[in-house]
Amino acid sequence: MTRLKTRLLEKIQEHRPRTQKLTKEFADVVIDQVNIGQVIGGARDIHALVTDISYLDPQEGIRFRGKNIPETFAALPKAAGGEYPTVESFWYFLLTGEVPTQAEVDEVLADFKSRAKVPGYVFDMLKAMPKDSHPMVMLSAAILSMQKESQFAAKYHDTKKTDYWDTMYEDATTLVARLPEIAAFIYRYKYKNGDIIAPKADLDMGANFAHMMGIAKPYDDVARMYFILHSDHESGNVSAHTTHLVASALSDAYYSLSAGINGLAGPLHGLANQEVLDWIMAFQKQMGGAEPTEENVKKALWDTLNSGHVIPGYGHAVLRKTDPRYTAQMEFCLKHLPNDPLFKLVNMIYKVAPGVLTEQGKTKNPWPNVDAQSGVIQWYYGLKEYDFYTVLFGVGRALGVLANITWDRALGYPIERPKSVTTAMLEEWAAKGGRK
Ligand SMILES: CC(=O)SCCNC(=O)CCNC(=O)[C@H](O)C(C)(C)COP(=O)(O)OP(=O)(O)OC[C@H]1O[C@@H](n2cnc3c(N)ncnc32)[C@H](O)[C@@H]1OP(=O)(O)O
Ligand SMILES: O=C([O-])CC(=O)C(=O)O
Repeated sequence: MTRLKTRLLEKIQEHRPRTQKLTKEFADVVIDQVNIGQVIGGARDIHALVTDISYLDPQEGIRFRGKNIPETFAALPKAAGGEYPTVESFWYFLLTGEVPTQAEVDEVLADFKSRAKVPGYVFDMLKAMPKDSHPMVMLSAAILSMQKESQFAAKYHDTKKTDYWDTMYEDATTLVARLPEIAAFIYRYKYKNGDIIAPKADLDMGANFAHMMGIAKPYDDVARMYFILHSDHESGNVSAHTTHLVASALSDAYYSLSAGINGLAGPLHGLANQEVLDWIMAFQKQMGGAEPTEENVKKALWDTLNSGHVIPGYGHAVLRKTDPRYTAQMEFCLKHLPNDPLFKLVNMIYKVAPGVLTEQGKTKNPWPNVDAQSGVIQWYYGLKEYDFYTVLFGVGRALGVLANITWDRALGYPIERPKSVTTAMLEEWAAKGGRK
């Protein structure tokens, strides 16, 4: 057993009594109330899920295992010659809440290598798909196609409930180890005439991904930063919640992650980063070579709103300030590409859009989210096929949601099944001033 798995088991054993005490002794303690607006309005702000992997504060943004983004980047062991931590060290941290030593990271690296070989049938299946399939369809299908590899499913009938976490962990780790090669394959197959670059055994995940994408340094660090930033956003967002929900039926990690990836592919969620680039390209085309100014950006934003569409990359269901993931990427741009014209345009949008959205008065949060800034960096390093961007998000998001479903099984969370009501019931309770 690796040090990571040993520590994870110790952490699970330490944690279980806390959950058991809460459910046995305090199950009736009320922590929230639900109103009609929330029932119709997407369950917004109902405190109804539990996860210890990350927590999202509306003002401060995300904390992974109690650490904000700068603290996470500072605490974890860096890749050799890189500015950012390895994804392997972050995986250890997400699962255990502990900062690993370099020896522990090296062990995760070796473990990933031993699992990384993607079965040939995955590539055969991808090649059989129409080449103009969206890359998210390809990613989701590739994940689902490997379901027959699931240890969780194979051993389900012979496994005790308290041991479900073990095979879930095995499947989760195998998936994380394979996703970079699958993503890079989709990219090179679709956009680089099928000129596939084989993985290199001696590289960490970020460096190997950059290598397989065919993009030079510092794209290895960009990949590490990007995967870590996009990994987790507590468990109510669409991709995390979907993965958790599907896994709650004891569907394995392959079924669950594939489902979560399908949710990430929606334009109000992960696909917003593709939408941002789409918006910018349409804007530049409309400008016909003229310099962007605050005035013409403002007009284009109003045109978008007046046509009944959202401004992609702005607003959030929980956040009420600029997303710190936006800020982290902006700081990367200031250091590495301060004079890039696209970066300048995104900054100009940042100057103008919050005012426009505030004036329009609909959104509860006029500030940018992660998706407003992420495409700029990819574009700068030559990854201009922006319908691919959500695949990058998906590889990162897998880290968080797979760590979560491993812990879901460890803590024995039940099948999720909220109660629904009819509109007539809501009308009756509305007339009575509540459900008496
Ligand atoms: C990784 C991520 O998933 S981050 C989010 C990525 N998504 C985007 O960037 C897409 C643009 N943003 C949005 O559509 C929304 O802000 C969401 C989906 C992120 C959050 O939705 P909600 O929690 O419902 O936001 P909120 O409560 O502020 O919405 C109130 C109204 O403001 C509108 N609104 C919210 N954000 C925006 C925006 N960026 N542009 C225009 N209108 C907006 C909503 O559509 C809604 O309008 P309606 O009353 O006509 O239906
Ligand atoms: O938290 C959310 O609802 C959306 C989001 O930013 C994410 O999932 O990363």
